[in-house]
Amino acid sequence: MKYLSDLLEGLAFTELQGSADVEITAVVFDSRKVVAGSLFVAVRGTAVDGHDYIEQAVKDGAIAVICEDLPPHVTGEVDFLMVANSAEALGIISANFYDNPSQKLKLVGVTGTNGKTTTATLLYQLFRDLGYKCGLLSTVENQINGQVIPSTHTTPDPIALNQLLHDMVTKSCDYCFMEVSSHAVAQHRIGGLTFAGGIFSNLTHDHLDYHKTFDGYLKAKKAFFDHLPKTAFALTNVDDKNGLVMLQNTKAAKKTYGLKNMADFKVKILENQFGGLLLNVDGDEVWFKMVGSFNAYNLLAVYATAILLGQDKASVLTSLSNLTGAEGRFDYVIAPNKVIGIVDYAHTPDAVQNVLSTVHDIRKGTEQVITVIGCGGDRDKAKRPVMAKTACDWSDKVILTSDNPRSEEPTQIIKDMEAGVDIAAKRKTISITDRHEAIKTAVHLAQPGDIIVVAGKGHEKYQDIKGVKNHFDDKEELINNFKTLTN
Ligand SMILES: CC(=O)N[C@H]1[C@@H](OP(=O)(O)OP(=O)(O)OC[C@H]2O[C@@H](n3ccc(=O)[nH]c3=O)[C@H](O)[C@@H]2O)O[C@H](CO)[C@@H](O)[C@@H]1O[C@H](C)C(=O)N[C@@H](C)C(=O)N[C@H](CCC(=O)O)C(=O)O
Ligand SMILES: Nc1ncnc2c1ncn2[C@@H]1O[C@H](COP(=O)(O)OP(=O)(O)OP(=O)(O)O)[C@@H](O)[C@H]1O
Ligand SMILES: N[C@H](CCC[C@H](N)C(=O)O)C(=O)O
Ligand SMILES: [Mg+2]
Repeated sequence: MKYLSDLLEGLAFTELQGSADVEITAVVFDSRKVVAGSLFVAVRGTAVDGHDYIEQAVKDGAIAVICEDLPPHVTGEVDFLMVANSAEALGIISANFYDNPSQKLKLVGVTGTNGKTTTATLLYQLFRDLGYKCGLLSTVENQINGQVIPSTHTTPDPIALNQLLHDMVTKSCDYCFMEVSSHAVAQHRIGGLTFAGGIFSNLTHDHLDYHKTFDGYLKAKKAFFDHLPKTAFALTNVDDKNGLVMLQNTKAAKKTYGLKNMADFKVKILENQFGGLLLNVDGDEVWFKMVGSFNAYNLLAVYATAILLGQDKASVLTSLSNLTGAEGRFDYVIAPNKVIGIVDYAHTPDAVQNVLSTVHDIRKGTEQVITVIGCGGDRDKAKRPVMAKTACDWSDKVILTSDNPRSEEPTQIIKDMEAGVDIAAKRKTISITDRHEAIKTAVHLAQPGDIIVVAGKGHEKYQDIKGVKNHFDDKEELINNFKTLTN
Protein backbone atom coordinates (compact mmCIF):
# COMPACT_ATOMS: atom_id res chain seq x y z
CA MET A 1 0.00 0.00 0.00
CA LYS A 2 1.41 3.41 -1.00
CA TYR A 3 0.38 6.90 0.07
CA LEU A 4 1.15 10.00 -1.98
CA SER A 5 3.49 11.15 0.82
CA ASP A 6 5.55 7.91 0.36
CA LEU A 7 6.18 8.78 -3.27
CA LEU A 8 7.59 12.24 -2.66
CA GLU A 9 11.05 11.21 -1.36
CA GLY A 10 13.68 13.15 -3.33
CA LEU A 11 11.11 15.16 -5.29
CA ALA A 12 11.40 18.95 -5.34
CA PHE A 13 7.89 20.42 -5.66
CA THR A 14 6.86 24.00 -5.53
CA GLU A 15 3.34 23.64 -4.15
CA LEU A 16 1.00 20.98 -2.76
CA GLN A 17 -2.76 21.48 -2.84
CA GLY A 18 -4.28 18.78 -0.63
CA SER A 19 -3.00 16.55 2.15
CA ALA A 20 -0.75 13.96 0.41
CA ASP A 21 -2.38 11.52 2.83
CA VAL A 22 -4.21 9.61 0.07
CA GLU A 23 -3.67 6.05 -1.00
CA ILE A 24 -2.31 5.71 -4.56
CA THR A 25 -3.25 2.57 -6.49
CA ALA A 26 -1.24 3.30 -9.65
CA VAL A 27 1.05 5.92 -11.20
CA VAL A 28 0.03 6.79 -14.78
CA PHE A 29 1.11 9.35 -17.36
CA ASP A 30 -1.50 8.42 -19.98
CA SER A 31 -5.08 9.46 -19.14
CA ARG A 32 -6.35 6.46 -21.13
CA LYS A 33 -4.78 4.15 -18.54
CA VAL A 34 -6.20 5.83 -15.42
CA VAL A 35 -7.90 3.55 -12.89
CA ALA A 36 -9.64 4.56 -9.65
CA GLY A 37 -7.12 5.92 -7.14
CA SER A 38 -4.43 6.77 -9.73
CA LEU A 39 -1.79 9.47 -9.48
CA PHE A 40 -1.81 11.14 -12.93
CA VAL A 41 1.43 12.81 -14.04
CA ALA A 42 0.81 15.38 -16.79
CA VAL A 43 3.82 15.34 -19.13
CA ARG A 44 4.44 17.69 -22.05
CA GLY A 45 5.13 15.44 -25.04
CA THR A 46 6.33 15.83 -28.60
CA ALA A 47 2.84 15.48 -30.10
CA VAL A 48 0.45 16.70 -27.37
CA ASP A 49 0.50 18.14 -23.84
CA GLY A 50 -0.50 15.81 -21.00
CA HIS A 51 -1.88 18.87 -19.14
CA ASP A 52 -4.76 18.87 -21.63
CA TYR A 53 -5.86 15.48 -20.27
CA ILE A 54 -5.94 16.30 -16.53
CA GLU A 55 -9.71 16.84 -16.54
CA GLN A 56 -10.29 13.51 -18.29
CA ALA A 57 -7.92 11.72 -15.89
CA VAL A 58 -9.80 13.11 -12.87
CA LYS A 59 -13.18 12.13 -14.41
CA ASP A 60 -11.84 8.61 -14.83
CA GLY A 61 -10.75 8.27 -11.19
CA ALA A 62 -7.38 10.00 -10.68
CA ILE A 63 -7.21 11.28 -7.10
CA ALA A 64 -3.91 13.11 -7.35
CA VAL A 65 -2.20 15.01 -10.15
CA ILE A 66 1.38 16.12 -10.72
CA CYS A 67 1.71 19.00 -13.16
CA GLU A 68 3.72 22.07 -14.12
CA ASP A 69 0.68 24.37 -14.48
CA LEU A 70 -2.65 24.13 -12.71
CA PRO A 71 -5.58 23.42 -15.06
CA PRO A 72 -8.21 26.19 -15.31
CA HIS A 73 -11.16 24.22 -13.90
CA VAL A 74 -11.13 20.85 -12.26
CA THR A 75 -13.83 19.76 -9.87
CA GLY A 76 -13.70 17.03 -7.25
CA GLU A 77 -11.46 16.07 -4.33
CA VAL A 78 -8.07 16.01 -6.00
CA ASP A 79 -4.56 16.62 -4.67
CA PHE A 80 -2.38 18.79 -6.93
CA LEU A 81 1.38 18.80 -6.76
CA MET A 82 3.23 21.43 -8.77
CA VAL A 83 6.70 20.69 -10.13
CA ALA A 84 9.14 22.43 -12.48
CA ASN A 85 9.44 19.40 -14.76
CA SER A 86 6.78 16.65 -14.77
CA ALA A 87 8.84 14.21 -16.86
CA GLU A 88 11.63 14.42 -14.29
CA ALA A 89 9.12 14.01 -11.45
CA LEU A 90 7.66 10.93 -13.17
CA GLY A 91 11.03 9.16 -12.97
CA ILE A 92 11.43 9.85 -9.24
CA ILE A 93 7.80 8.97 -8.43
CA SER A 94 7.98 5.72 -10.44
CA ALA A 95 11.16 4.65 -8.65
CA ASN A 96 9.58 5.41 -5.26
CA PHE A 97 6.35 3.60 -6.19
CA TYR A 98 8.37 0.43 -6.88
CA ASP A 99 10.60 0.87 -3.77
CA ASN A 100 13.67 2.05 -5.69
CA PRO A 101 14.58 -1.31 -7.23
CA SER A 102 17.70 0.09 -8.96
CA GLN A 103 19.30 0.46 -5.50
CA LYS A 104 18.77 -3.24 -4.76
CA LEU A 105 20.78 -4.62 -7.66
CA LYS A 106 23.73 -3.41 -9.71
CA LEU A 107 22.39 -1.47 -12.67
CA VAL A 108 24.70 -0.80 -15.63
CA GLY A 109 23.60 1.43 -18.52
CA VAL A 110 25.03 1.50 -22.05
CA THR A 111 24.68 4.55 -24.27
CA GLY A 112 25.99 5.59 -27.70
CA THR A 113 24.78 5.56 -31.31
CA ASN A 114 25.73 1.98 -32.15
CA GLY A 115 26.59 -1.09 -30.11
CA LYS A 116 24.21 -0.65 -27.14
CA THR A 117 22.17 -3.81 -27.74
CA THR A 118 25.27 -5.86 -28.53
CA THR A 119 27.13 -4.69 -25.42
CA ALA A 120 24.17 -4.99 -23.02
CA THR A 121 23.27 -8.45 -24.38
CA LEU A 122 26.86 -9.71 -24.13
CA LEU A 123 27.03 -8.44 -20.53
CA TYR A 124 23.78 -10.20 -19.67
CA GLN A 125 24.95 -13.46 -21.29
CA LEU A 126 28.39 -13.22 -19.66
CA PHE A 127 27.16 -12.56 -16.12
CA ARG A 128 24.60 -15.37 -16.34
CA ASP A 129 27.37 -17.65 -17.53
CA LEU A 130 29.46 -16.56 -14.53
CA GLY A 131 26.62 -17.76 -12.29
CA TYR A 132 24.71 -14.56 -11.50
CA LYS A 133 20.99 -13.86 -11.78
CA CYS A 134 20.50 -11.04 -14.25
CA GLY A 135 18.08 -8.80 -16.07
CA LEU A 136 18.35 -7.25 -19.54
CA LEU A 137 16.53 -4.23 -20.99
CA SER A 138 17.17 -3.95 -24.72
CA THR A 139 15.82 -3.07 -28.15
CA VAL A 140 15.44 -6.74 -29.09
CA GLU A 141 13.82 -7.96 -25.87
CA ASN A 142 13.79 -7.64 -22.10
CA GLN A 143 14.79 -10.64 -20.03
CA ILE A 144 14.70 -11.68 -16.39
CA ASN A 145 16.88 -14.74 -15.82
CA GLY A 146 15.99 -16.24 -19.17
CA GLN A 147 12.31 -15.24 -19.08
CA VAL A 148 11.62 -13.14 -22.18
CA ILE A 149 9.41 -10.06 -21.90
CA PRO A 150 8.76 -8.34 -25.25
CA SER A 151 10.25 -4.88 -25.57
CA THR A 152 8.52 -1.90 -27.19
CA HIS A 153 11.33 0.66 -26.81
CA THR A 154 15.10 0.58 -26.48
CA THR A 155 14.59 2.17 -23.03
CA PRO A 156 11.10 1.72 -21.52
CA ASP A 157 9.08 4.54 -19.94
CA PRO A 158 9.81 5.18 -16.22
CA ILE A 159 6.86 3.17 -14.94
CA ALA A 160 7.52 0.10 -17.10
CA LEU A 161 11.23 0.44 -16.36
CA ASN A 162 10.85 0.47 -12.58
CA GLN A 163 8.26 -2.29 -12.70
CA LEU A 164 10.69 -4.48 -14.67
CA LEU A 165 13.51 -3.67 -12.24
CA HIS A 166 11.18 -4.48 -9.33
CA ASP A 167 10.41 -7.88 -10.90
CA MET A 168 14.16 -8.47 -11.28
CA VAL A 169 14.70 -7.71 -7.58
CA THR A 170 11.81 -10.02 -6.64
CA LYS A 171 13.50 -12.74 -8.68
CA SER A 172 16.79 -12.12 -6.82
CA CYS A 173 18.73 -10.60 -9.71
CA ASP A 174 22.22 -9.38 -8.82
CA TYR A 175 22.66 -7.30 -11.98
CA CYS A 176 20.66 -5.54 -14.68
CA PHE A 177 22.22 -4.44 -17.95
CA MET A 178 20.23 -1.87 -19.89
CA GLU A 179 20.40 0.31 -22.99
CA VAL A 180 20.06 4.03 -22.43
CA SER A 181 18.81 5.74 -25.59
CA SER A 182 19.27 9.46 -26.15
CA HIS A 183 15.47 9.84 -26.27
CA ALA A 184 15.29 8.23 -22.82
CA VAL A 185 17.83 10.67 -21.36
CA ALA A 186 16.13 13.69 -22.94
CA GLN A 187 12.70 12.54 -21.74
CA HIS A 188 13.99 11.68 -18.22
CA ARG A 189 12.91 8.05 -18.55
CA ILE A 190 15.97 7.11 -16.44
CA GLY A 191 15.31 9.83 -13.80
CA GLY A 192 15.32 8.43 -10.25
CA LEU A 193 17.49 5.41 -11.13
CA THR A 194 20.75 4.62 -9.32
CA PHE A 195 23.40 3.30 -11.69
CA ALA A 196 26.45 1.26 -10.65
CA GLY A 197 28.09 2.06 -13.98
CA GLY A 198 27.70 3.75 -17.35
CA ILE A 199 29.30 2.78 -20.66
CA PHE A 200 29.74 4.95 -23.77
CA SER A 201 30.21 3.23 -27.14
CA ASN A 202 30.39 5.94 -29.82
CA LEU A 203 28.59 8.96 -31.24
CA THR A 204 27.81 9.27 -34.95
CA HIS A 205 24.97 10.57 -37.10
CA ASP A 206 21.45 9.57 -35.97
CA HIS A 207 18.20 10.97 -34.56
CA LEU A 208 18.76 14.55 -35.73
CA ASP A 209 15.02 14.70 -36.43
CA TYR A 210 14.52 14.59 -32.66
CA HIS A 211 17.62 16.28 -31.18
CA LYS A 212 17.84 18.83 -34.07
CA THR A 213 21.66 19.29 -33.92
CA PHE A 214 24.61 16.97 -33.36
CA ASP A 215 25.44 19.05 -30.29
CA GLY A 216 21.94 18.48 -28.90
CA TYR A 217 22.36 14.75 -29.48
CA LEU A 218 25.79 14.82 -27.77
CA LYS A 219 24.40 16.74 -24.77
CA ALA A 220 21.62 14.17 -24.30
CA LYS A 221 24.16 11.34 -24.18
CA LYS A 222 26.49 13.32 -21.90
CA ALA A 223 23.67 14.09 -19.43
CA PHE A 224 23.59 10.37 -18.57
CA PHE A 225 27.23 10.57 -17.35
CA ASP A 226 26.69 13.98 -15.69
CA HIS A 227 24.11 12.35 -13.42
CA LEU A 228 26.03 9.21 -12.44
CA PRO A 229 26.78 9.01 -8.70
CA LYS A 230 30.28 9.05 -7.16
CA THR A 231 29.99 5.36 -6.39
CA ALA A 232 29.58 4.42 -10.08
CA PHE A 233 32.12 3.95 -12.85
CA ALA A 234 31.95 5.83 -16.15
CA LEU A 235 33.63 3.81 -18.90
CA THR A 236 34.26 5.48 -22.24
CA ASN A 237 35.65 4.67 -25.67
CA VAL A 238 38.75 6.92 -26.01
CA ASP A 239 38.99 6.24 -29.74
CA ASP A 240 35.70 8.06 -30.32
CA LYS A 241 36.10 11.80 -30.90
CA ASN A 242 33.61 12.53 -28.12
CA GLY A 243 34.61 9.76 -25.75
CA LEU A 244 36.36 12.00 -23.23
CA VAL A 245 33.76 14.76 -23.60
CA MET A 246 31.23 12.34 -22.08
CA LEU A 247 33.27 12.18 -18.85
CA GLN A 248 33.98 15.91 -18.51
CA ASN A 249 31.43 16.57 -15.77
CA THR A 250 30.85 13.17 -14.22
CA LYS A 251 31.31 12.47 -10.52
CA ALA A 252 31.79 8.75 -11.28
CA ALA A 253 35.19 7.00 -11.46
CA LYS A 254 36.52 7.68 -14.98
CA LYS A 255 37.74 4.67 -16.95
CA THR A 256 38.72 4.33 -20.61
CA TYR A 257 38.97 1.60 -23.25
CA GLY A 258 40.29 1.67 -26.79
CA LEU A 259 42.16 0.02 -29.63
CA LYS A 260 44.17 3.02 -30.83
CA ASN A 261 44.73 5.48 -27.97
CA MET A 262 46.15 5.11 -24.46
CA ALA A 263 43.48 3.55 -22.26
CA ASP A 264 42.89 1.69 -19.01
CA PHE A 265 41.67 -1.32 -21.01
CA LYS A 266 43.29 -2.17 -24.34
CA VAL A 267 42.72 -4.63 -27.16
CA LYS A 268 44.70 -5.37 -30.30
CA ILE A 269 43.13 -7.13 -33.29
CA LEU A 270 45.35 -10.02 -34.43
CA GLU A 271 42.90 -11.75 -36.84
CA ASN A 272 39.52 -10.66 -38.24
CA GLN A 273 37.78 -13.44 -40.21
CA PHE A 274 34.31 -14.81 -40.94
CA GLY A 275 34.99 -17.35 -38.19
CA GLY A 276 35.62 -14.66 -35.57
CA LEU A 277 38.19 -12.34 -34.02
CA LEU A 278 41.56 -13.15 -32.49
CA LEU A 279 42.27 -10.43 -29.95
CA ASN A 280 45.08 -9.60 -27.60
CA VAL A 281 43.17 -8.49 -24.51
CA ASP A 282 45.45 -6.82 -21.96
CA GLY A 283 48.21 -9.32 -22.81
CA ASP A 284 46.14 -12.48 -23.38
CA GLU A 285 45.41 -13.88 -26.89
CA VAL A 286 41.83 -15.10 -27.21
CA TRP A 287 39.56 -16.16 -30.13
CA PHE A 288 36.01 -14.75 -30.07
CA LYS A 289 33.00 -15.79 -32.13
CA MET A 290 31.96 -12.20 -32.89
CA VAL A 291 32.95 -10.76 -36.29
CA GLY A 292 34.26 -7.31 -37.27
CA SER A 293 36.50 -4.68 -35.71
CA PHE A 294 33.47 -2.82 -34.30
CA ASN A 295 32.78 -5.93 -32.25
CA ALA A 296 36.32 -5.75 -30.86
CA TYR A 297 35.13 -2.47 -29.26
CA ASN A 298 31.97 -4.10 -27.93
CA LEU A 299 33.90 -7.07 -26.53
CA LEU A 300 36.44 -4.76 -24.93
CA ALA A 301 33.72 -2.64 -23.31
CA VAL A 302 32.14 -5.82 -21.91
CA TYR A 303 35.47 -7.16 -20.67
CA ALA A 304 36.36 -3.83 -18.99
CA THR A 305 32.92 -3.65 -17.34
CA ALA A 306 33.27 -7.17 -15.96
CA ILE A 307 36.68 -6.34 -14.49
CA LEU A 308 35.35 -3.07 -13.01
CA LEU A 309 32.56 -5.12 -11.43
CA GLY A 310 35.18 -7.29 -9.73
CA GLN A 311 35.12 -10.40 -11.92
CA ASP A 312 38.07 -12.72 -12.54
CA LYS A 313 39.92 -12.06 -15.82
CA ALA A 314 40.43 -15.70 -16.87
CA SER A 315 36.77 -16.67 -16.23
CA VAL A 316 35.54 -13.59 -18.07
CA LEU A 317 37.65 -14.26 -21.16
CA THR A 318 36.78 -17.96 -21.25
CA SER A 319 33.08 -17.26 -21.11
CA LEU A 320 33.15 -14.24 -23.44
CA SER A 321 35.01 -16.18 -26.12
CA ASN A 322 31.93 -18.42 -26.62
CA LEU A 323 29.25 -15.73 -26.82
CA THR A 324 27.54 -14.65 -30.02
CA GLY A 325 25.69 -11.49 -28.92
CA ALA A 326 22.28 -10.23 -29.99
CA GLU A 327 19.98 -11.57 -32.70
CA GLY A 328 20.16 -9.88 -36.12
CA ARG A 329 23.64 -8.43 -35.73
CA PHE A 330 26.03 -9.83 -38.38
CA ASP A 331 23.78 -12.90 -38.43
CA TYR A 332 24.60 -15.11 -41.41
CA VAL A 333 23.16 -17.97 -43.45
CA ILE A 334 24.84 -19.91 -46.26
CA ALA A 335 22.91 -21.05 -49.36
CA PRO A 336 23.35 -24.48 -51.01
CA ASN A 337 25.33 -22.75 -53.80
CA LYS A 338 27.58 -21.08 -51.17
CA VAL A 339 26.09 -17.61 -51.46
CA ILE A 340 26.47 -15.98 -48.02
CA GLY A 341 23.59 -13.90 -46.66
CA ILE A 342 24.25 -11.50 -43.76
CA VAL A 343 21.43 -9.84 -41.82
CA ASP A 344 22.54 -6.79 -39.86
CA TYR A 345 20.74 -4.04 -37.93
CA ALA A 346 22.91 -1.30 -39.47
CA HIS A 347 20.53 1.67 -39.71
CA THR A 348 22.98 4.56 -39.37
CA PRO A 349 25.70 5.67 -41.83
CA ASP A 350 28.43 4.59 -39.42
CA ALA A 351 26.93 1.13 -38.85
CA VAL A 352 26.51 0.61 -42.62
CA GLN A 353 30.14 1.59 -43.14
CA ASN A 354 31.25 -0.73 -40.31
CA VAL A 355 29.39 -3.79 -41.48
CA LEU A 356 30.36 -3.34 -45.14
CA SER A 357 34.01 -2.54 -44.44
CA THR A 358 34.13 -5.64 -42.25
CA VAL A 359 32.75 -7.72 -45.13
CA HIS A 360 35.30 -6.09 -47.42
CA ASP A 361 38.16 -6.91 -45.02
CA ILE A 362 37.25 -10.53 -44.50
CA ARG A 363 36.07 -11.65 -47.94
CA LYS A 364 38.50 -13.99 -49.58
CA GLY A 365 38.86 -12.63 -53.09
CA THR A 366 36.72 -11.37 -55.92
CA GLU A 367 33.27 -12.26 -54.60
CA GLN A 368 30.65 -9.57 -55.26
CA VAL A 369 29.04 -7.78 -52.34
CA ILE A 370 25.33 -7.10 -52.94
CA THR A 371 23.70 -4.80 -50.39
CA VAL A 372 19.95 -4.52 -49.81
CA ILE A 373 19.15 -1.39 -47.82
CA GLY A 374 16.34 1.00 -46.90
CA CYS A 375 15.78 3.82 -44.41
CA GLY A 376 13.05 4.16 -41.78
CA GLY A 377 10.18 6.58 -42.33
CA ASP A 378 9.31 9.25 -39.71
CA ARG A 379 12.95 9.25 -38.65
CA ASP A 380 16.05 11.38 -39.39
CA LYS A 381 15.84 12.20 -43.13
CA ALA A 382 19.40 13.56 -43.30
CA LYS A 383 20.88 10.09 -42.91
CA ARG A 384 19.12 8.69 -46.03
CA PRO A 385 21.45 9.95 -48.82
CA VAL A 386 24.50 9.24 -46.66
CA MET A 387 23.46 5.63 -45.99
CA ALA A 388 22.82 5.08 -49.73
CA LYS A 389 26.19 6.60 -50.65
CA THR A 390 28.01 4.51 -48.04
CA ALA A 391 26.31 1.36 -49.33
CA CYS A 392 27.43 2.21 -52.90
CA ASP A 393 31.00 3.01 -51.78
CA TRP A 394 31.40 -0.45 -50.26
CA SER A 395 29.33 -2.72 -52.55
CA ASP A 396 29.40 -4.06 -56.09
CA LYS A 397 25.60 -3.87 -56.38
CA VAL A 398 23.07 -2.03 -54.24
CA ILE A 399 19.34 -2.57 -54.08
CA LEU A 400 17.60 0.41 -52.51
CA THR A 401 14.35 -0.65 -50.90
CA SER A 402 11.94 0.05 -48.04
CA ASP A 403 12.76 -0.35 -44.34
CA ASN A 404 9.82 0.61 -42.09
CA PRO A 405 8.14 3.36 -44.14
CA ARG A 406 5.77 4.12 -41.21
CA SER A 407 3.52 7.04 -42.26
CA GLU A 408 5.73 8.12 -45.18
CA GLU A 409 5.48 7.26 -48.90
CA PRO A 410 8.04 4.47 -49.52
CA THR A 411 8.94 5.79 -52.97
CA GLN A 412 9.74 9.23 -51.51
CA ILE A 413 12.09 7.70 -48.92
CA ILE A 414 13.88 5.85 -51.74
CA LYS A 415 14.11 9.13 -53.70
CA ASP A 416 15.75 10.75 -50.64
CA MET A 417 18.25 7.89 -50.61
CA GLU A 418 18.89 8.13 -54.39
CA ALA A 419 19.96 11.76 -53.90
CA GLY A 420 23.16 10.42 -52.32
CA VAL A 421 24.03 8.19 -55.28
CA ASP A 422 26.28 9.85 -57.88
CA ILE A 423 26.14 9.13 -61.62
CA ALA A 424 28.95 6.56 -61.54
CA ALA A 425 27.33 4.66 -58.68
CA LYS A 426 23.87 4.76 -60.32
CA ARG A 427 24.98 2.00 -62.70
CA LYS A 428 25.25 -0.50 -59.88
CA THR A 429 22.06 0.58 -58.11
CA ILE A 430 18.48 -0.63 -58.53
CA SER A 431 15.46 0.62 -56.60
CA ILE A 432 12.80 -1.94 -55.67
CA THR A 433 10.17 -0.66 -53.24
CA ASP A 434 8.92 -4.07 -52.10
CA ARG A 435 11.47 -5.49 -49.62
CA HIS A 436 10.42 -9.11 -50.42
CA GLU A 437 11.19 -8.50 -54.10
CA ALA A 438 14.43 -6.68 -53.27
CA ILE A 439 15.81 -9.63 -51.28
CA LYS A 440 14.60 -12.10 -53.90
CA THR A 441 16.36 -10.10 -56.63
CA ALA A 442 19.60 -9.99 -54.62
CA VAL A 443 19.53 -13.76 -54.22
CA HIS A 444 18.98 -14.24 -57.96
CA LEU A 445 21.77 -11.82 -58.88
CA ALA A 446 24.25 -13.59 -56.60
CA GLN A 447 26.81 -16.03 -57.98
CA PRO A 448 28.28 -18.83 -55.84
CA GLY A 449 30.50 -17.32 -53.14
CA ASP A 450 28.95 -13.85 -53.38
CA ILE A 451 27.92 -12.04 -50.19
CA ILE A 452 24.49 -10.46 -49.72
CA VAL A 453 24.15 -7.94 -46.90
CA VAL A 454 20.57 -7.15 -45.86
CA ALA A 455 20.89 -4.06 -43.69
CA GLY A 456 18.60 -2.11 -41.37
CA LYS A 457 16.08 -4.42 -39.76
CA GLY A 458 18.19 -7.06 -37.98
CA HIS A 459 16.03 -8.88 -35.43
CA GLU A 460 12.79 -7.04 -36.37
CA LYS A 461 9.92 -9.39 -37.19
CA TYR A 462 7.66 -6.83 -38.84
CA GLN A 463 7.54 -4.09 -41.43
CA ASP A 464 5.58 -1.01 -40.39
CA ILE A 465 3.66 0.35 -43.40
CA LYS A 466 1.15 3.13 -42.68
CA GLY A 467 0.93 2.07 -39.03
CA VAL A 468 0.22 -1.59 -39.84
CA LYS A 469 2.92 -4.00 -38.71
CA ASN A 470 3.03 -6.85 -41.24
CA HIS A 471 5.14 -9.91 -40.49
CA PHE A 472 8.58 -9.51 -42.06
CA ASP A 473 11.83 -11.21 -41.15
CA ASP A 474 14.98 -10.56 -43.23
CA LYS A 475 16.64 -13.82 -42.22
CA GLU A 476 13.52 -15.85 -43.01
CA GLU A 477 13.33 -14.14 -46.44
CA LEU A 478 16.94 -15.09 -47.17
CA ILE A 479 16.44 -18.68 -46.03
CA ASN A 480 13.27 -19.09 -48.12
CA ASN A 481 14.92 -17.65 -51.23
CA PHE A 482 18.02 -19.78 -50.66
CA LYS A 483 15.79 -22.89 -50.67
CA THR A 484 15.03 -22.22 -54.33
CA LEU A 485 18.75 -22.45 -55.19
CA THR A 486 20.56 -25.70 -55.87
CA ASN A 487 24.21 -26.44 -55.26
C1 LIG B 1 9.28 10.78 -29.98
C2 LIG B 1 9.22 10.00 -28.71
O1 LIG B 1 10.24 9.54 -28.23
N1 LIG B 1 8.01 9.80 -28.18
C3 LIG B 1 7.86 9.10 -26.90
C4 LIG B 1 7.11 10.00 -25.93
O2 LIG B 1 5.86 10.25 -26.47
P1 LIG B 1 5.36 11.71 -26.86
O3 LIG B 1 6.23 12.73 -26.19
O4 LIG B 1 5.25 11.77 -28.34
O5 LIG B 1 3.91 11.70 -26.23
P2 LIG B 1 2.65 12.51 -26.73
O6 LIG B 1 1.83 11.66 -27.61
O7 LIG B 1 3.08 13.88 -27.20
O8 LIG B 1 1.83 12.69 -25.35
C5 LIG B 1 2.28 13.56 -24.30
C6 LIG B 1 1.71 13.06 -23.02
O9 LIG B 1 0.28 13.11 -23.07
C7 LIG B 1 -0.26 11.90 -22.63
N2 LIG B 1 -1.57 11.66 -23.23
C8 LIG B 1 -1.71 11.62 -24.58
C9 LIG B 1 -2.95 11.35 -25.14
C10 LIG B 1 -4.06 11.10 -24.30
O10 LIG B 1 -5.20 10.84 -24.72
N3 LIG B 1 -3.86 11.16 -22.96
C11 LIG B 1 -2.64 11.43 -22.40
O11 LIG B 1 -2.53 11.44 -21.17
C12 LIG B 1 0.79 10.87 -23.05
O12 LIG B 1 0.71 9.68 -22.31
C13 LIG B 1 2.10 11.62 -22.77
O13 LIG B 1 2.49 11.45 -21.43
O14 LIG B 1 6.92 9.31 -24.70
C14 LIG B 1 6.22 8.05 -24.81
C15 LIG B 1 6.17 7.45 -23.40
O15 LIG B 1 7.43 7.26 -22.88
C16 LIG B 1 6.95 7.11 -25.76
O16 LIG B 1 6.21 5.92 -25.92
C17 LIG B 1 7.11 7.79 -27.11
O17 LIG B 1 7.87 6.92 -27.92
C18 LIG B 1 7.45 6.84 -29.30
C19 LIG B 1 6.33 5.82 -29.44
C20 LIG B 1 8.64 6.44 -30.16
O18 LIG B 1 8.50 5.96 -31.27
N4 LIG B 1 9.85 6.69 -29.69
C21 LIG B 1 11.11 6.32 -30.35
C22 LIG B 1 11.60 7.42 -31.30
C23 LIG B 1 12.13 6.09 -29.24
O19 LIG B 1 11.91 6.46 -28.09
N5 LIG B 1 13.23 5.45 -29.61
C24 LIG B 1 14.30 5.18 -28.66
C25 LIG B 1 15.45 4.46 -29.38
C26 LIG B 1 16.24 5.38 -30.21
C27 LIG B 1 17.60 4.76 -30.52
O20 LIG B 1 17.67 3.88 -31.36
O21 LIG B 1 18.62 5.18 -29.93
C28 LIG B 1 13.84 4.21 -27.57
O22 LIG B 1 14.31 4.34 -26.42
O23 LIG B 1 13.06 3.29 -27.91
N1 LIG C 1 30.60 -0.66 -31.45
C1 LIG C 1 30.05 -0.44 -32.62
N2 LIG C 1 30.47 0.59 -33.40
C2 LIG C 1 29.91 0.86 -34.57
N3 LIG C 1 28.92 0.13 -35.13
C3 LIG C 1 28.45 -0.92 -34.42
C4 LIG C 1 28.97 -1.24 -33.13
N4 LIG C 1 28.31 -2.32 -32.68
C5 LIG C 1 27.39 -2.62 -33.59
N5 LIG C 1 27.47 -1.80 -34.67
C6 LIG C 1 26.63 -1.76 -35.88
O1 LIG C 1 25.40 -1.14 -35.47
C7 LIG C 1 24.29 -2.04 -35.63
C8 LIG C 1 23.39 -1.91 -34.43
O2 LIG C 1 24.06 -2.48 -33.31
P1 LIG C 1 23.32 -2.55 -31.91
O3 LIG C 1 21.97 -3.07 -32.11
O4 LIG C 1 24.21 -3.23 -30.94
O5 LIG C 1 23.27 -0.97 -31.61
P2 LIG C 1 22.24 -0.11 -30.77
O6 LIG C 1 23.07 1.03 -30.25
O7 LIG C 1 21.57 -0.92 -29.76
O8 LIG C 1 21.17 0.41 -31.83
P3 LIG C 1 19.69 1.05 -31.48
O9 LIG C 1 19.97 2.45 -31.02
O10 LIG C 1 18.93 1.09 -32.70
O11 LIG C 1 19.06 0.19 -30.45
C9 LIG C 1 24.91 -3.42 -35.78
O12 LIG C 1 24.06 -4.25 -36.54
C10 LIG C 1 26.23 -3.13 -36.47
O13 LIG C 1 26.04 -2.92 -37.83
N1 LIG D 1 15.96 2.44 -32.69
C1 LIG D 1 16.01 2.86 -34.06
C2 LIG D 1 15.53 1.72 -34.88
C3 LIG D 1 15.64 1.92 -36.37
C4 LIG D 1 15.35 0.64 -37.08
C5 LIG D 1 15.09 0.80 -38.53
N2 LIG D 1 14.68 -0.49 -38.99
C6 LIG D 1 14.02 1.84 -38.78
O1 LIG D 1 12.86 1.47 -38.75
O2 LIG D 1 14.36 2.99 -39.01
C7 LIG D 1 15.18 4.12 -34.27
O3 LIG D 1 14.12 4.25 -33.66
O4 LIG D 1 15.61 4.98 -35.02
MG1 LIG E 1 19.61 -1.10 -29.27
